[in-house]
Amino acid sequence: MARECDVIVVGMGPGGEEVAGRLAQEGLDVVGVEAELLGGECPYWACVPSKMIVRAGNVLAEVGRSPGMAGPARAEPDFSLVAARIRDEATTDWDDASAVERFTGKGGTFVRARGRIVGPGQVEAGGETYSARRAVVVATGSGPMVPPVEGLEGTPYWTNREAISTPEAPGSLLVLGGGAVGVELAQGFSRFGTEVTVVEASERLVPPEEPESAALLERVLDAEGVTVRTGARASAVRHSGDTFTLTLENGEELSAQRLLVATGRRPRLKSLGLDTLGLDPEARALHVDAHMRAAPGVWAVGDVTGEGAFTHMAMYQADIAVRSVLGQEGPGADYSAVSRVTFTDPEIGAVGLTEQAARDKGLSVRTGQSEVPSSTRGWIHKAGNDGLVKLVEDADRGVLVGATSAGPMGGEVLYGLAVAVRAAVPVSLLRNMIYAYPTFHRGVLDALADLETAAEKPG
Ligand SMILES: Cc1cc2nc3c(=O)[nH]c(=O)nc-3n(C[C@H](O)[C@H](O)[C@H](O)COP(=O)(O)OP(=O)(O)OC[C@H]3O[C@@H](n4cnc5c(N)ncnc54)[C@H](O)[C@@H]3O)c2cc1C
Ligand SMILES: NC(=O)c1ccc[n+]([C@@H]2O[C@H](COP(=O)([O-])OP(=O)(O)OC[C@H]3O[C@@H](n4cnc5c(N)ncnc54)[C@H](O)[C@@H]3O)[C@@H](O)[C@H]2O)c1
Repeated sequence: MARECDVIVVGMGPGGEEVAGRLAQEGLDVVGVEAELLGGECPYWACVPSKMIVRAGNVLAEVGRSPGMAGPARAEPDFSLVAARIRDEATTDWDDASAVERFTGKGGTFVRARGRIVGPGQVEAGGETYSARRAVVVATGSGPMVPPVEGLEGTPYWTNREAISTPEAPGSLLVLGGGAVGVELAQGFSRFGTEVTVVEASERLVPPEEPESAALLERVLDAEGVTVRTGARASAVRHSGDTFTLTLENGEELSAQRLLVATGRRPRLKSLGLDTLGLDPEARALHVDAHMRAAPGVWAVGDVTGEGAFTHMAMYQADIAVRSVLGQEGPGADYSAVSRVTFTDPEIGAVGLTEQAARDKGLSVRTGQSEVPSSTRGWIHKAGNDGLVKLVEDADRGVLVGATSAGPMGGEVLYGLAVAVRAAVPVSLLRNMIYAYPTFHRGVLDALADLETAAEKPG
């Protein structure tokens, strides 16, 4: 006999946990099924602990910036302190007891097992069948996408999980992939003395972002001693003793003690039983409508939807899904102003479209840019002031459709730009606002002035 309930949530990462917890608080009978740790990737192996590595690396970088501004200072990098913080403060040694308690405290039923959909409203988990009266919510997230490089399989390469849980910084590290995971961890480990080489197949780092951001990041990483190889593809990997050797397509060999594979992530949809719902289990992502409905009685949120692998995306979609499952009115998803921040130093914040993406959409594009070091605050900041603001305007509508704020606190400066893009605030209004002096966000005003100059130029 199936155990009946109102809602079954399969996968309890940030998206699933939010949906399940909120619906349980609304008084629904909710079963949350999680194969590993309640909380998912973000708190245990991703956002939170990686930002602890970043934060510690930034502290070291600031010490290095003291001479010339505040006097000689010296830090002795000790990664064991970061590892201990990740183990004790972030993850409680990868134990989710308090998260489980939080969920069951809201009235939810927690099942630690791998769930499999066996038909409409039916999920098998831990030898039991659960039957949902109202909804099945798929929130199984994503796992690392490991490229089919000859020799890689079977070697003890790292994914984000091993990198995050390592007790010590390796002597040397090859990072395959120069996306967000790759660059954040490359800089983080490098600041603890690891000799790091990033190998990126595209012509630039963080390819979805503005080329100016990639150039900035490459310059900063290079100055810090991180080797960046762009337009470089691995053709083979060997591992022997304590050494990985990566052969590039041009025949060149690179060696290091550890190899981190950070070449993207793939939604976890295989073996989930989507075929029993008439959905394609081989699809790259689970397509959902604006209210997160994937099929009658089935909702999906988070990385599985392919709308942007970010915790804030999972939470945003979760909020919409909760309302939809409850049958409440409310706006559907709007992805016109998706914020993203790569937490390197400088932080690369961006929202909406890049210049190229706007041009590809056929918009009449105008851009404006300013440099952080040329702003008053950037000049005062001095060492570590690398950064820029770039604005992308739809000139026909006179509104911003995208923006980048890279620099110290670039992710925080982004907020105003995100509001401007999302609310389609007229550029003329943005130009006539009062921006506090001397802030980093005044760089937006400088970029707006540059935009105006572009508007005045003929052609
Ligand atoms: C190194 C790293 C750093 C990151 N940093 C950031 C950041 O700073 N900011 C940001 O916004 N995003 C960041 N991300 C992305 C973020 O972690 C993800 O977007 C987020 O965790 C997605 O949440 P989710 O709920 O969709 O899935 P997940 O967090 O992947 O959780 C899904 C859960 O489902 C479970 N599961 C899977 N299949 C089943 C099954 N069949 N049955 C039961 N359970 C199942 C899994 O065990 C997992 O716990 C980072 C990612 C990485 C790898
Ligand atoms: N700060 C954040 O918000 C944050 C941080 C980390 C991760 N994330 C999320 O997690 C997701 C996964 O991150 P990621 O960095 O693994 O993926 P990604 O897709 O952002 O970057 C992967 C990079 O690897 C490169 N690549 C792919 N195959 C390659 C190969 N064979 N050789 C060399 N390079 C190769 C790609 O060109 C790409 O630049 C991201 O999409 C992001 O949304 C977010």
